[in-house]
Amino acid sequence: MGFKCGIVGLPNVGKSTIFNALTAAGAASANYPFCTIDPNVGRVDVPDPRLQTLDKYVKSQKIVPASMEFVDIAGLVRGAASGEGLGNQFLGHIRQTDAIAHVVRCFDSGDITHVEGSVDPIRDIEIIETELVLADLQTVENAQTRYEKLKKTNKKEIPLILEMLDALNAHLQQSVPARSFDVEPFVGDEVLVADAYRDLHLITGKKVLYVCNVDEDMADGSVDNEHTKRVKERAASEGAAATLICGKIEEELSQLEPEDKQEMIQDLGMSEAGLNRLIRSGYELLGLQTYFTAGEKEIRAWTIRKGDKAPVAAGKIHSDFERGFICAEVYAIPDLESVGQRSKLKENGLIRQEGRDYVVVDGDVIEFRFNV
Ligand SMILES: Nc1ncnc2c1ncn2[C@@H]1O[C@H](COP(=O)(O)OP(=O)(O)OP(=O)(O)O)[C@@H](O)[C@H]1O
Ligand SMILES: [Mg+2]
Repeated sequence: MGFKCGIVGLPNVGKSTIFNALTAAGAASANYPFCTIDPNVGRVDVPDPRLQTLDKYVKSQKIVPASMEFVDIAGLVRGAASGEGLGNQFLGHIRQTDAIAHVVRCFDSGDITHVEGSVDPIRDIEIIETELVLADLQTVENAQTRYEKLKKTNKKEIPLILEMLDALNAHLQQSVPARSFDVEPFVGDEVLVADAYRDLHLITGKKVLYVCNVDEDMADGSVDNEHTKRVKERAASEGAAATLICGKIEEELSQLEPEDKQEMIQDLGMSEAGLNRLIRSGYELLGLQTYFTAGEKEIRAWTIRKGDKAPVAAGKIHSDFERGFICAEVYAIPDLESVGQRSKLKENGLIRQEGRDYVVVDGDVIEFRFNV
C-alpha cells in the first residue's frame, strides 16, 4: 500500500484531466485486479527505475511496483458549504485520504472557462481553502452535538474532548486550516482526546500538494511564471509542496505506447513525464520512502515512512513478520551493480545483518528472518 490522495480544486481547472492521465498511465503499466475500485478512485504505479535495475541482476517472474490511489471529486465553488454549485457533500469521499492534491489553474488558454472569470491562483486557493475549512467546521459541530449527548455517560474523557472541540471550532471560525491547530495541550495524557481528534479526519488537517496546471509550453516544469511563483511562495509559507504539470500534455502522453511516449517527452524537451514528478513530490511531502524485496518469484517495492525500523517494514509484508522478527538481511542496489551478481554480494561481505533497531534506508533491498 502506498498512499491515498484526494484531488480538490475549482471546477474546470483540470482535476479530471490529471486524474485520467495518472490512472491511464497506471493501467497501461500494471495488471491489477479491481483496478477501478470506484469510478472516481484510481490506482497508480509509483514509477521507480530501481525496479528495472534490480531485475537486471535478480531475474524474477514479476515486478510489483508500489502503488498509490487518487480520488477525483467534483469541483468546489465559492459558497459550496451553503449549497452553491454541487455543494460539498462529496468531500466525504476524501476524508479518509492521507493527503490533498490541490489543482490550481495556472494556464491561460482563453477558450477554457474559468468560473471566477480570470486566472488568479491565490484567489482560487483561498476560495477552496475557505470551503474546506467550512466543511471541517460542519464536521466539528456534528461531533460537538454527539459528545454533548454523551456527557450523561460521565466518562471522564468527554469534558476534555468537548474542550478540545470548542477550541478547534473557534480556530476554524477564524478561517484558518486545522493543520495549524495545536491539539497537544488538550491531549495531555488522555489518548482518547487524540483519538477523538484523529477520528474527525479533518480535510484541512491533511498535508497539501499544490498542483499548478500550466500551459503546454511549460510542460517540463523547470520554469516558473508569475502564477506558479505565487503558488510556490504560498506553499513554502505553509509547509506545503508545489509542483508544475501540464494536464493536457500528460493526458496525451498517458495514451501513448512506451516508445512513442519517450519520443514525445524528448520532443517537448522534458526529462520525464510530469506525473512522475507529481508522485515523487507526494512521497516527499508525506515523508515516505521505499524498500525492496527481490527474489525469483517477484521483485517488489514497499512503501514505509522515513525513520521506520526494520520490524515495522517487515510488518508491511505480513503482521507475522513483524511479530516474529529475528533480523533483516540488507544490501544496497549500487553494491549489487558493482559486483554484478547477487551471489557475489555475500562473498564480498556486502550483505548486512540488521536487528530490530535498524532504521531502514530508502532503496534498501531486504530479506527478513522471522519465527512463526
Ligand atoms: N494544462 C492545460 N492547458 C489547457 N487546457 C487544459 C489544461 N488542463 C486541462 N485543460 C482543459 O480544461 C478543461 C477542464 O478540465 P477537467 O475536466 O479536467 O476539469 P475539472 O477540474 O475536472 O472540472 P470539474 O470540477 O468540472 O470536474 C478540459 O477541456 C481540459 O482539456
Ligand atoms: Mg472533473
